[in-house]
Amino acid sequence: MAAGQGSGRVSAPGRGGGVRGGGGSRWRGRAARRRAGAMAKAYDHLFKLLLIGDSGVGKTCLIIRFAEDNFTSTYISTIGIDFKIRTVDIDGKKIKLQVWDTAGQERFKTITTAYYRGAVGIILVYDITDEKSFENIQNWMKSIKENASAGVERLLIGNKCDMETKRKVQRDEAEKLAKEHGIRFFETSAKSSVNVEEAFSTLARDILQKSSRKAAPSSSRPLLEPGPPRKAGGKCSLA
Ligand SMILES: Nc1nc2c(ncn2[C@@H]2O[C@H](COP(=O)(O)OP(=O)(O)OP(=O)(O)O)[C@@H](O)[C@H]2O)c(=O)[nH]1
Repeated sequence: MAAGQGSGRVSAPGRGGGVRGGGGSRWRGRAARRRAGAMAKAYDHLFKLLLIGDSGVGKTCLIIRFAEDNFTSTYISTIGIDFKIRTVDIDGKKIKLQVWDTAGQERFKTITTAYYRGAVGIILVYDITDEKSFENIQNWMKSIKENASAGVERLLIGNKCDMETKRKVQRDEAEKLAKEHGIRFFETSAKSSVNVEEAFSTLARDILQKSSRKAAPSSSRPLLEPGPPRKAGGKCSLA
């Protein structure tokens, strides 16, 4: 299913994540356009997704599992924001997913919320062994309302479902919350590779279907820069 991968790191809003055209001379401008043209042919749509949730719930591990099919138990807290890329085939379309990993720590909030605006899909993650991370989902929802684009597609994930004996958040509680917000819910394990593929693919499919319904020509345009904040199977389950 994987058709392409990549990654990047951004230390501050506005600093490129690797997909910026070179400025300068006319020659460089033409070369950049040619490169952009070649890139455009490699996929049908580019969707920017964002993962949010408390520190330590497993956002980075979920992205690494999805983009590289790998897992590490070493915990290195994300500093600011980072991204990985994977291209998938959905309903015969090549969808390039640029998946942004945000730091869960409060001190990075100003940086991370600046990236909400350009996302077409946001995944809210909690840890099924950590009640507080589930309670905080309400706050993350509020943050989406305040900072993201109005039509953003959301999805709820309860991660670490391999740790059933340490479960603190019951599945039906989370299903209820997801239903209240009218969004999909998956329990995943980045460690055991449960439902990770399904969660990302389902979100991408929902966004694709939504964008086809709207038939908006701008739906495939990547939004890489942060925008100004708006006022505005097994033991694991999916709903
Ligand atoms: N058992 C288990 N552990 C996991 C799983 N996913 C992540 N972890 C562990 O949880 C810890 C935190 O994972 P991260 O992915 O770094 O968490 P994060 O949400 O990105 O954290 P911040 O960067 O601080 O926001 C690490 O020790 C991971 O190995 C999982 O599915 N199961």
